[in-house]
Amino acid sequence: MTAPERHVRPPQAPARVEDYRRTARRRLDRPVWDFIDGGAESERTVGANRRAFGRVTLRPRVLVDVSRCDTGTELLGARLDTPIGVAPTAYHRLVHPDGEVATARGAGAAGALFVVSIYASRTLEDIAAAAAGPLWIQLYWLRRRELLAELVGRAAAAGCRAVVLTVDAPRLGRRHRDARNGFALGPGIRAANLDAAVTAAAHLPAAGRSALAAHAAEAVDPSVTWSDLAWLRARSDLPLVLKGVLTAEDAAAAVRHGADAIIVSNHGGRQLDRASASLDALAEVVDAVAGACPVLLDGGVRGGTDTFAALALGASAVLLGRPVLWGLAADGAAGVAGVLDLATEELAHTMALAGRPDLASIDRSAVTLRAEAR
Ligand SMILES: Cc1cc2nc3c(=O)[nH]c(=O)nc-3n(C[C@H](O)[C@H](O)[C@H](O)COP(=O)(O)O)c2cc1C
Ligand SMILES: CCCCC(=O)C(=O)O
Repeated sequence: MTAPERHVRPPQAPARVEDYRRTARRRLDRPVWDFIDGGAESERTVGANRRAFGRVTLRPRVLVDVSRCDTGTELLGARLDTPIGVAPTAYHRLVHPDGEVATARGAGAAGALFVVSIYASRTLEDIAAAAAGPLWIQLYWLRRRELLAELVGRAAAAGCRAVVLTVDAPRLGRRHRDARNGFALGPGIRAANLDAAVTAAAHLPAAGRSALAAHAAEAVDPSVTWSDLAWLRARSDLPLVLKGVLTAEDAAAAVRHGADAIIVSNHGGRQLDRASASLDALAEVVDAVAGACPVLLDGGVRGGTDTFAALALGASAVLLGRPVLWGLAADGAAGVAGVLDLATEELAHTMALAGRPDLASIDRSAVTLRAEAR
């Protein structure tokens, strides 16, 4: 007698970016998961970033030749296979032993931009050696400015193509999960590109508070203003990108001060709670910039249709924060490439069904903004 035939399900490849989230959550210790997943205070802005995409509906055009859909683009002189890049996030070794070196490999495999955090847990030189795609370096304005000068010099020598200054974090947001967990860095994970003294406080656990917040209060200069940008400009020839702009007023100021690009961002809802959703702020920033420089967006982007919506509303590219860490935690470099490739494939698919075969054809007429999210 032969055994009845049974359908054996093959192991499931992730079908959506969110599938990596589940795997990462299973793999990571609770305090690390909370650090990644959490936001400031009520975490309303974390949710608002996602909900804003629910207000966008697409206006497809038909009988367009979509036999080839090209997701390629150029940003500050660099060719990219995809407008979906990696947002700067701190301490990748929290989720994978190879840290940012694996992230660089994954981003390179996907032909994507990788913005390396000032708090990278691998050296810039090791990251650059592993990178096949463009790198930008992100800075916070440290009180010890000489470290910034040194870092931008090293970044240029390592081949970074832009400096990103994050401007929405004069102090760290109140992240209740991290405070509750007394979150602190273990001894094996450190900011590999900074003098150890600068981040010493990030390693000192204390009940009821985040050691990272304590570190930021000590190390980050909250007095920096627009006029200080000239100091940074004088120390680097690299294009200067401002990350964390949410208003037309600041977008206009950024252009006046010669920003080479702007990233519309509320830091993934981790800084000012109740700040506008990134997607909601995009149109006013794009209007104020009026083509003077590229505008990027991060916050809540989880796939190809989200990306399509942001591009239609005027973004030149989008960055993924948490999803890249999910991919890295789940499967190292392959997981990072998996997340970026999946989102890029979804984008190409949306472009085909919406009748927009290249990024230039994804314009404002491709979307309608509804009052209510669906
Ligand atoms: C764990 C974590 C660490 C982060 N570290 C940094 C950082 O070092 N520098 C920075 O400018 N932004 C940092 N961010 C913010 C991201 O660059 C980005 O703005 C945000 O994650 C985008 O939202 P998303 O996570 O919904 O994609 C961090 C975000 C997360 C989740
Ligand atoms: C002091 C580390 C800050 C990293 C960061 O920007 C974040 O967690 O959002």
